[in-house]
Amino acid sequence: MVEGFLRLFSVRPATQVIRDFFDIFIVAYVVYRALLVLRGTRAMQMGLGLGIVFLIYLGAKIFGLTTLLNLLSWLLSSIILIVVVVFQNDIRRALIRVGGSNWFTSGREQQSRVIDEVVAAATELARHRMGAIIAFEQDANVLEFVKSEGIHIDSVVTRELLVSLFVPESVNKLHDGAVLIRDLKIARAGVFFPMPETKILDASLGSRHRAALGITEETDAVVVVVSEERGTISFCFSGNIVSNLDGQSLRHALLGLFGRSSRRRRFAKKVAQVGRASLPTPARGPAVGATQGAGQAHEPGKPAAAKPAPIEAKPAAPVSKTSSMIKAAVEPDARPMARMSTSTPMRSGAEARAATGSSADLRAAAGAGAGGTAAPQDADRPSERGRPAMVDVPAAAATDSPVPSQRTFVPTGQVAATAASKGSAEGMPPRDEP
Ligand SMILES: Nc1ncnc2c1ncn2[C@@H]1O[C@H](COP(=O)(O)OP(=O)(O)OP(=O)(O)O)[C@@H](O)[C@H]1O
Repeated sequence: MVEGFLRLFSVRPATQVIRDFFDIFIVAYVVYRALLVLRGTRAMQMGLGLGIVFLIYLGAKIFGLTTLLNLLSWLLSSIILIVVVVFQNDIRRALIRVGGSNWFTSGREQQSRVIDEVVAAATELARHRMGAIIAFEQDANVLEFVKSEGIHIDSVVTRELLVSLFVPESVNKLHDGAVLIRDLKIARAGVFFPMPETKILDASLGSRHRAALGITEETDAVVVVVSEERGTISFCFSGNIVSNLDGQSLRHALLGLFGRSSRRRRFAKKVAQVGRASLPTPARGPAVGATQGAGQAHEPGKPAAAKPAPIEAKPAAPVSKTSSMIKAAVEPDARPMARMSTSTPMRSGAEARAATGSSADLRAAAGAGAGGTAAPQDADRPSERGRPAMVDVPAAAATDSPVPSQRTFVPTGQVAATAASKGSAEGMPPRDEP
């Protein structure tokens, strides 16, 4: 085989061989990018379906199944048409992405600017106790899952516009529902997300927070939620919610979540490994960013004690590489955290429920002890993450915080949260910050 390969090159001029390599490289790159766009979406599943049909066609050809072969030949002869119809939304999105990219400004720079605007808007909204949901669409098409698509906007992301969209006036019809950021632009407002299929343990989470969790269960979107009632900022991804973030923490978490895919993959792998090992929990000590006290897990569904007794701070568990990545998600000056998962395989609610850990697992993961064992998780499957468990943290440090109680929702053994909210307005990045 090697000889045949070498002969192929020897009879052809070098320039032609180079041209062919270049040609193959371009096709491979286009296919790779297409798969990245399709990964985790319904279109990918449809693509797999078409692949299976093609395999059946090959089988029918090999075994001479004439009728089946004729039927499939007829189907596959219109394959281009089928692909265009089936993938029309994805093709449109991909072309918009290609055409809409600013080739002279780095994507990272634009992303950072948009994150700054969103963080500034979220802190402003939190300060004024105006509820909001801002969702960043990633690979999966969020609109395939929404209950209501809201109003088309297509605008540059600015803090002023985001704040205006959520002003709770009856004349502002768009303040209800979520804003969707797609391709670094405000694509829609007044979008209504599906409610989560898995049971939310914390009864105090209202429909806004549930909706945010719901869409992150179905897609790989990342959602920032501002609570009208508490004036707190949370963010949700892969069905997990991290609450009580200040501006800086939110910025770092978002920057990390939109980090480079290789780092994200490494992180997801690490989290999958750590699922069976002890994971230092966020509210326990300084290891993962909590600034005060230790966390206390609550019996799911039961209200937290009015004043949680301060728990003796125990020495933090050894900081593993993973825990420092977790820490980085919410702590300034740390390396950005990687996104939990870049793909979102769609799974039914029953599958998700079956894969979700028990409440005992959740409590263990939420800080039952330094050696608390996290529920085994598959970080690559968002639906297999645990449901959020609730941890109360003593409110002592929240001196100037508008937040009445310091609560941190800790996803099962996967991602740390912070209790370091020092006032929502703090950490609001100036507009000219890079
Ligand atoms: N499915 C949904 N998708 C998007 N937004 C929603 C959805 N359901 C409710 N909302 C928004 O949430 C608001 C109601 O929030 P609610 O008080 O029930 O939830 P919450 O989680 O307690 O939030 P908050 O802490 O801000 O009060 C609605 O006015 C609407 O704007």
